[in-house]
Amino acid sequence: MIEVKHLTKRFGSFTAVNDLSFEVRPGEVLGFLGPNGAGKSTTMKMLTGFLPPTSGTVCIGGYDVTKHPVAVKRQIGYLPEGAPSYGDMSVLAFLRFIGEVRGYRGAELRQRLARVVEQVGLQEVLKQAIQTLSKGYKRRVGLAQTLLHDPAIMILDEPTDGLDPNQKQQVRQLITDLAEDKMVIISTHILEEVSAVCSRAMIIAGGRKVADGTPAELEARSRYHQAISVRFQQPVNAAAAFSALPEINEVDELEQGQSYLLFPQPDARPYHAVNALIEQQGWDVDTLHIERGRLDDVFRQLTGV
Ligand SMILES: Nc1ncnc2c1ncn2[C@@H]1O[C@H](COP(=O)(O)OP(=O)(O)OP(=O)(O)O)[C@@H](O)[C@H]1O
Repeated sequence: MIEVKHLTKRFGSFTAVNDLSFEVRPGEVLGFLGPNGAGKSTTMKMLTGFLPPTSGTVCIGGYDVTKHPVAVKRQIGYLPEGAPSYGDMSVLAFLRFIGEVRGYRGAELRQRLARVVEQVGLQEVLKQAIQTLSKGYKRRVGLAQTLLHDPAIMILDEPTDGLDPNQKQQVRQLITDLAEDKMVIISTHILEEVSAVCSRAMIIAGGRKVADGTPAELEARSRYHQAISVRFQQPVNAAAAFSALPEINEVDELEQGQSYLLFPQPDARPYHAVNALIEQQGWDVDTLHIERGRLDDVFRQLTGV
């Protein structure tokens, strides 16, 4: 388990991380979400023991990071921002080097290398110099080095940053597969990533925690939660009729009446009333659905970005 209590980091008079407390349990994939400069990387550096906190504590598997840095690092695979590595080494030489630094030799080293190469899908580029790889493969090399010691915890700082959509998808799938029996913390400012891979999301702004919950719980805080989106086959003059429904609080007319967003009264569920009205009027509907809520809306609301 990861236990963070009152974690604070000051650089001079500037407070980058401000009294952050949270816990992470096995099987959780926690997404750190926040605008640029929110304090995500600084928090990760403190979790992994690379930066001492100004105050507060981080305990990983029962060990305090500042008192038992080696015991903590044994449990963690850390992918820093940008996934740095040694560009002129081949993939195999780099991973072997990391394995040796971790203290593995002989058959054990070979087995561990074979396992991560297979897990991350690096077979085709083993002999290639890292600097000649695509960004996606470079990121996989970074992930492979975090996995060599089969850590219980993975801390990944913007693992898909700078990748193209296919590469993003591959790295996300990899994280999801790996997450089955691990605790994972990933930082990101990509909202779709949170819905795609995280079981829980924490929004940080100005170094403080401003929200913490499952993606669905956060989406439920959006003004779009339970809103009804309707698109007609051709424009319809429906705003007044929708507004007259007692379950509806606000009507947004879009595309000159081709589509509408209908916001419910607090705690109202207007789907059936809307559907009945459409049937009664004989309007031809293209699509009609209930919105889950929008993370970007919650994010903007809470971070002011
Ligand atoms: N070594 C340092 N000295 C002074 N200020 C720092 C230092 N490291 C980080 N900061 C500041 O602390 C704040 C938080 O930075 P951090 O890198 O943790 O943000 P972040 O949420 O990871 O942002 P991004 O999404 O841009 O990576 C920023 O204002 C940054 O300039």
